[in-house]
Amino acid sequence: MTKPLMFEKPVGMRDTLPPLYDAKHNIRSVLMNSIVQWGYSFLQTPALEYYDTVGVTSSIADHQLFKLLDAEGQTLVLRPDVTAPIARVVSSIMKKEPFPLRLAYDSPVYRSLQKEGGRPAEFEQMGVELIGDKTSSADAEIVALMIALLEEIGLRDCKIAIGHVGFVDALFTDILSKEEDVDLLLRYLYEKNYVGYTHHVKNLSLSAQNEQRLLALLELKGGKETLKKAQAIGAQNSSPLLAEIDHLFDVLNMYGVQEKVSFDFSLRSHMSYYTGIIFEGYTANYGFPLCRGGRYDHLLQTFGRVAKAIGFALSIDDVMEALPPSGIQNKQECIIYSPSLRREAYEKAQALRRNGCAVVLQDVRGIDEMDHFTRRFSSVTYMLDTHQEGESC
Ligand SMILES: N[C@@H](Cc1c[nH]c[nH+]1)C(=O)O
Repeated sequence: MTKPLMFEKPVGMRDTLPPLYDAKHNIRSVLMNSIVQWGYSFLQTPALEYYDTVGVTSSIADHQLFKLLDAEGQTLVLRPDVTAPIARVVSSIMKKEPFPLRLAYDSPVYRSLQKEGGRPAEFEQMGVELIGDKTSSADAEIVALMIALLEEIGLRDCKIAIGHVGFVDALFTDILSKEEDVDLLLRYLYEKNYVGYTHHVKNLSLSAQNEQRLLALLELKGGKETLKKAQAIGAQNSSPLLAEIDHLFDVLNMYGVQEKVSFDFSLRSHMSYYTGIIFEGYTANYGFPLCRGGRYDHLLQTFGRVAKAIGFALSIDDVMEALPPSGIQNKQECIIYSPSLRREAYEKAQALRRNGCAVVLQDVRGIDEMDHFTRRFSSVTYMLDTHQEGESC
């Protein structure tokens, strides 16, 4: 007996049906246009990469990687991130290209998730990387582009939170001696589990002052005044990075986006390649970040080309969820014809298509249920021969 076909999909995998696919397609083309207008060039990298290169450098936790073996027994991974593959390309095939490079991508990425998590394990990212430019102008361009893209697709109330991995590192190095405490507190920060963080800090045997400094980290959120509070926490060697952020804020003023930006020094990413500022973009009424990014000044070096870089990725799926329902209507027209009028019907369809219309050309004999079928279209033209001449289907 043959086994029944399986209709289930692997955990975290989704089908995208026509209405959502169309809506995504529209958003994607708006975003791509803007990215190209800012001078970025799109490229594509493969879905499969070697575990030893991209798998390791992408800094996604091992248990989240989809792994498989190639015919030679080498371990491959389904691309868990696109920043690391781009670092690979820029350090190899593009190694003669002078810096800075402005590159962009639109690709699905794969991260296996816990069953209960309910988040997709395959999701689409559109991102940009500005490689080989260490200036604060590059940082500001990336943040401003991120805001411009969110605004372009109608998310005018977007807000960007900016932090710096160096600040948290400096504070933790000052206070914590055990690596496991550092790891746990970092995890609480990137999971935004502030209750867990506070609880753990209170259970460490620290001086009252150090406990207060670690707890104060969670309050370091807001406008420019936050920089002074961060300074007051007194993490060693953090003055230059606070000055860097202060300067970035001034440069962002030039782009007119200052009011969209605030600081959050407790911000942390699960991706360990970040070395400087990191940021996340939000919109009201949607609880997940729509985009994330940051500076990663050492990643390219692991592929053999020294270059400082910064970039971000927008999660197309989160953007779609955050946007109000598009109300996209089906703009297809339909011509229903009898076989004797096929040529005329085809000519009419082609004329409409040349004018930019989407046209379904349908033999009347192939329709299951006329009413149901025609409801899909914005308009229907019937080209029917009243005395059917009985051509077989
Ligand atoms: N690759 C990062 C986003 C990013 C792009 N460039 C820098 N950071 C992510 O998947 O979250």
